[in-house]
Amino acid sequence: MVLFPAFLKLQGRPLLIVGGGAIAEQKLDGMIEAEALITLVAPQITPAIREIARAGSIQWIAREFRRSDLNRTFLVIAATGNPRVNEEIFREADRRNILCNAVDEPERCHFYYGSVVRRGDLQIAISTNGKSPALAQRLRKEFETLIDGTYAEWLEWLGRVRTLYINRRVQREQRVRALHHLASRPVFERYRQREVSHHG
Ligand SMILES: C[C@@]1(CC(=O)O)C2=NC(=C\c3[nH]c(c(CCC(=O)O)c3CC(=O)O)Cc3[nH]c(c(CC(=O)O)c3CCC(=O)O)/C=C3\N/C(=C\2)[C@@H](CCC(=O)O)[C@]3(C)CC(=O)O)/[C@H]1CCC(=O)O
Ligand SMILES: NC(=O)c1ccc[n+]([C@@H]2O[C@H](COP(=O)([O-])OP(=O)(O)OC[C@H]3O[C@@H](n4cnc5c(N)ncnc54)[C@H](O)[C@@H]3O)[C@@H](O)[C@H]2O)c1
Repeated sequence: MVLFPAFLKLQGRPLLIVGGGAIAEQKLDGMIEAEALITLVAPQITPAIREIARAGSIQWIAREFRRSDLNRTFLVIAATGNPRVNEEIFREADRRNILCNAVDEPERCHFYYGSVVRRGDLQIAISTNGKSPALAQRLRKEFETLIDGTYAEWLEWLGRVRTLYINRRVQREQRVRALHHLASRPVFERYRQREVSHHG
């Protein structure tokens, strides 16, 4: 089966995490950054998750999962460590057309997590279709050394210049040529040099 790659807009969408252990904790950051409306259901949670709940970034419901927890949910992460509970979550989510990821249980996933390199708005996500998470991780580390933090600022600049071209209605052919040139390595290297001489 070929997986369809996508970058989801989760801002304001209700998401559910079931489980409050180390694994749930790992999954939280990305969802908070994406500004989702997160509900976490678990009888027990880690101290770090407790802090996040106290800060108001998520809503914690201190009890075991109930099917009605899926009401109005867009996507659910099953991270209870209990295959029976994860199966119940997956089956109910599947029935309701809600996307489910049961951590490390491919047969209970509608989507997989990828290995991700993030530099501001630039994201590189790697999937091996579950064949080798270790390879995904190794490639992620290689990209991390290849793509440094300068890319985040440079991308901001590229975005602003592109908006100018679009707003000024520069003829399409000319615009596309210019934007490819601006995104080229030589222009990036010059941008980086300028940054070094400004800050160094
Ligand atoms: C990418 C990453 C993202 C993340 O988790 O956020 C991720 N796994 C990561 C690491 C990792 N996971 C495992 C190891 C040990 C080495 C090994 O077993 O291979 C390592 C490496 C390590 O950490 O040492 C164990 C493991 N993973 C899965 C199974 C079950 C199975 O394959 O049947 C088992 C066996 C469990 C057991 O022992 O019983 C399944 C899945 N893991 C996925 C994602 C999805 C497919 C991703 C893809 O397409 O490759 C998928 C299908 C479902 C999902 O969970 O979404 C993250 C790296 C992040 C990073 O560092 O960049
Ligand atoms: N910890 C790891 O390093 C690791 C690595 C890979 C995979 N996993 C897998 O990920 C899953 C979770 O791991 P973990 O370390 O976070 O486990 P954990 O045991 O620390 O946490 C389990 C959490 O699920 C909650 N829970 C249990 N039953 C529940 C129910 N019926 N309803 C709601 N919440 C319930 C518990 O209160 C707890 O918060 C497991 O399947 C585990 O095998 C863990």
